[in-house]
Formats: sequence, C-alpha cells, structure tokens
Amino acid sequence: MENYSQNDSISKLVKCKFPLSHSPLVHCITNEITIESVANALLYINAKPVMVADIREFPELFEQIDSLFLNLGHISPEREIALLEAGKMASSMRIPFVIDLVGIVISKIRFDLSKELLDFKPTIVKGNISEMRTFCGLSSHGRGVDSASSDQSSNSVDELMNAMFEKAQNHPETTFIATGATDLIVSKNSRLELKNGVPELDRFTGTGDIVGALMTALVEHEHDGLVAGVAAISYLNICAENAIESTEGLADFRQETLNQLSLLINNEYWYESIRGALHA
Ligand SMILES: Nc1ncnc2c1ncn2[C@@H]1O[C@H](COP(=O)(O)OP(=O)(O)O)[C@@H](O)[C@H]1O
Ligand SMILES: Cc1ncsc1CCOP(=O)(O)O
Ligand SMILES: [Mg+2]
Repeated sequence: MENYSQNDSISKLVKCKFPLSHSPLVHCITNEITIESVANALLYINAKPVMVADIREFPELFEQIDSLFLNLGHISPEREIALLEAGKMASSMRIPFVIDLVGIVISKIRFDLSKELLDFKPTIVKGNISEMRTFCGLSSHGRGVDSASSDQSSNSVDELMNAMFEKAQNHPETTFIATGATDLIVSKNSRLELKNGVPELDRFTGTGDIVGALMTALVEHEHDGLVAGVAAISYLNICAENAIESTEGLADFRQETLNQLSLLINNEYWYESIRGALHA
C-alpha cells in the first residue's frame, strides 16, 4: 500500500477532466431535499441538469440525455416505478448511469430496489461507507442517510474494500464507490483509496448527492466509472479544502464549497492536489 501522498498515477487518470467543454445533459431522478444544490453544482462545472420523474416523458427525453443519475434519497411508489423504468431504458439505450444508494440502511424496500437496479448494469453504484456496507451484505451502523464513524475504522474499511472487489468480479461493467473520510473506488481490475476532503463535508446535506451528480456528468465523456469517480470526488473534496481555509461556520462553508466548484476549474493543475493510493 502506498502512502497517502500526491500520487502521480492517480493524477494522470483525471487530467483534462475539467472544465467540461461539451456540457453533457444530465438527467437526475433525485430527492427534493437537495435537488436545487445538485442542479446548481452541475451548472457550475458546465454540465446541464434536467430533473424529470414522469415516465410518460421518458421516450422523448431519453433521446436527448447524455447520462442519468438515479438517487434513492426520497422514494415513493411512483418514484420507484420511475427509477426502475429509467434504469431499464438507460440499459437498453446504452446511456451511462449512476445509482446513489441514499438511505439504503433504512429499509428493505430501498435494499431490494438497489438490487433490481443493479441488474440493469449501471456504470457506477455509489453510497457512503455505511450504505455501501449494507449493499455488500456487511453489518452497518449507518443512521438515516448518514454514515457512522464506527464503520470507518481501518479494519472496517479493509473489509468493505474486499467485499466491493468481490462484487466487482460478478459485475465487471460496474464501478463501486464508497465515500467517507477515506473514499474507496473499486472496479474489476482496480482498487483505489482517496484521502482529500474535510470532516465538515458530512455536516451539510447534499454532499453525497452532489458528488454522485458530478460523477454522472463525467461518465458521459469516458463511460469509465473509475476515472469519473476519482475526478468527481477529488474535485469536490479539494473545493472543500479551499473553502474551509476562508470561512467560519457551516452555512458559509457550504456556500463557499459550492462557489469553489465554479472556481477550481480555473486552476489547470487542480488534480495535482489529489491524495490517494492505487492498488494493482
Ligand atoms: N470525514 C471526512 N473527511 C474528508 N472528506 C469527507 C469526510 N466525510 C465525507 N467526505 C467527503 O464528502 C463527500 C460526501 O461523502 P459522504 O458524507 O460519505 O456522503 P453522504 O452525504 O452520501 O453521506 C465525499 O466526497 C467524501 O469524500
Ligand atoms: C436528509 C435526506 N433525507 C432523505 S435524502 C436526504 C439528503 C441526503 O443528502 P446526502 O446524503 O447527499 O448528504
Ligand atoms: Mg451527507
């Protein structure tokens, strides 16, 4: 295992990811709690958000979109039907899509829904560390939509990394991502850990949703879940590192982190601040 230093091989993966030159149209079926933050975050990186949940519009809409974000944060019987229909259409039309396992620790309904969506071969399945533990069938101490610090010990993180790697062997088309103090990014042939960010990212709502939406904007370009995951997480987390330097209080920190999404783009070499480790 390498040190958590700036890592050349990881930086090379993400070079040239920002700014997005081509404004991908990103369709999001997401939760009402953070929907506005998600839409603005996409605009700040030069993507175009569109939030549509009425399945009657899907046949026309799916001819127009570049990628799809399916977020389980606030489900209902209608939302569940829309999520499944969208996953099915994305799969048959080969549109890259991301599943965000928000709140999967809460109920079997969300757990079963995530497994049904996995059958459509998503580009990425992501959640926080506690959510990903539940998804992988490991014990989890997550509460509501937040992860538990007891799931973030190094033993638990190693156990989760192994479980995700096993999942990736059975689902070679999908990248599995768990976020937290350490972020795990796992595909069939690669295992990566990232170490940027600040603990305050867990103290305002929507950071997981935003990073999921950023990945969705990036999968359109490369169809590569691993590169999109590394770029999106690192970008948001370095924005937060910059924001914490100049703010006091969580509301100002939130505002400045979002503001930085539109500013860090101006630093051509932002990716040189990535800290992580790449396993073979
Ligand atoms: N303790 C932490 N230290 C550094 N970065 C963190 C920490 N907790 C979360 N993050 C970052 O915040 C973002 C959201 O992660 P997380 O809080 O796990 O998601 P969620 O909001 O879905 O629970 C990710 O980019 C993650 O790397
Ligand atoms: C509070 C809450 N309840 C259901 S979804 C949601 C927002 C979750 O946002 P995130 O997990 O991205 O912080
Ligand atoms: Mg959160």
